[in-house]
Amino acid sequence: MRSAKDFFRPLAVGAPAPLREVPFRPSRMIHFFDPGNEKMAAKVPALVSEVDVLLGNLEDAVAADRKEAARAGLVKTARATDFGGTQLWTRINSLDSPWALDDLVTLVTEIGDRLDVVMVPKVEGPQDIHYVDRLLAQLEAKAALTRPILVHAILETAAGVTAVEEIAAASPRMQGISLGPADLAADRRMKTTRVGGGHPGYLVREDPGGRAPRATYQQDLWHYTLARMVDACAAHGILPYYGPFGDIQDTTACEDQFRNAFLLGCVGAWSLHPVQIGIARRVFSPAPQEVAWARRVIAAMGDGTGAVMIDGKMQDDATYKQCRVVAELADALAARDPELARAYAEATEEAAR
Ligand SMILES: CC(=O)SCCNC(=O)CCNC(=O)[C@H](O)C(C)(C)COP(=O)(O)OP(=O)(O)OC[C@H]1O[C@@H](n2cnc3c(N)ncnc32)[C@H](O)[C@@H]1OP(=O)(O)O
Ligand SMILES: CC(=O)C(=O)O
Ligand SMILES: [Mg+2]
Repeated sequence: MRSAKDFFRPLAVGAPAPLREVPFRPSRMIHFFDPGNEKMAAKVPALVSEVDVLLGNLEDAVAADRKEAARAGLVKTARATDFGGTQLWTRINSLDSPWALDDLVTLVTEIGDRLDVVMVPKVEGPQDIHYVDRLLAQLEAKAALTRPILVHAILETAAGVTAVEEIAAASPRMQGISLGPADLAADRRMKTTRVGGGHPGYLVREDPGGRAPRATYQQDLWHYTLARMVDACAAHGILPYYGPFGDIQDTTACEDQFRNAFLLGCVGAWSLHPVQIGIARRVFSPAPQEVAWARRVIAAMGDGTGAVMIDGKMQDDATYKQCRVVAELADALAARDPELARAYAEATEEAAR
């Protein structure tokens, strides 16, 4: 483990200094596209204003014989697109694959000045982050980059889940972590065949002796992992995300899964198809009434200490802090999303009347 004194030193001579805090940039949806698929890549310019993050995916869902085309396609798209305030991320191939090294070398040296975050799949422990950290520093120095590229880990192995706190703490480059429910299910030998979401067989049943038939209640397969991931991220000042929801047609269940993640502390989720973009925008933006309420509590609480009653509900230092989380998120999103800014202003005015 690096000494605390060295933690914020660049890992290569000439590499940019690591950031001391992860900047909060809206990332309600990390929109995946295959950069080697010309039809999909052609949609990128039109998606820039629709999404918070565009991610050129090089790993799973890109066939083995299309890996190089995808990498070249991402270089081309990154150079040809004006991303404005929208972030550009990539998901490289896993570190045990023959492609990961070339992914990093090519992308950092050719489009490193445009890349915000590198997502690393199948992270098993801090050693994987340390490997990427040093390599990125060497490549940043070579490419004379002036700002560090951040790293995002996918939690999709049992080893990764058991080491999630160490992964979150492994480097000042760590931006966040996403849940990878498909690979995690396979790695854990769960008996599911889906990408995220619930399962009708994972349930609890009402006790006997009451109504017949006895009611059953579906449980959330992902709650334990997601909650553990959110705590690890919050404890280390990085951002947690729900990952993908694979049943593209089931927009209702997708919305439910995203909302559970939002309420639990996640800042965004992946959109795999254009139909999921609007769902993520709706779910990961606090509702205008919640924002108006949060602003009202903050105004009533003055310096944030003591206790007051608002509409029959006790408010104190702790509810003030919760309201600040909601209000500060709303401010950050409103700065990027004028429609949302209007809705928040209207709801706040209405609540003050
Ligand atoms: C477990 C994991 O690792 S998840 C992450 C890896 N998986 C991915 O990245 C998958 C990304 N998504 C996709 O590949 C596709 O959305 C698929 C294969 C799921 C479905 O694709 P299609 O069968 O083409 O869907 P559909 O016919 O509904 O598409 C409608 C339109 O949206 C386009 N589209 C679909 N997905 C995307 C996307 N992610 N980004 C941009 N455009 C897209 C299609 O090209 C199509 O365009 P058209 O109307 O001009 O023909
Ligand atoms: C997200 C991802 O890669 C998975 O679910 O496997
Ligand atoms: Mg995976």
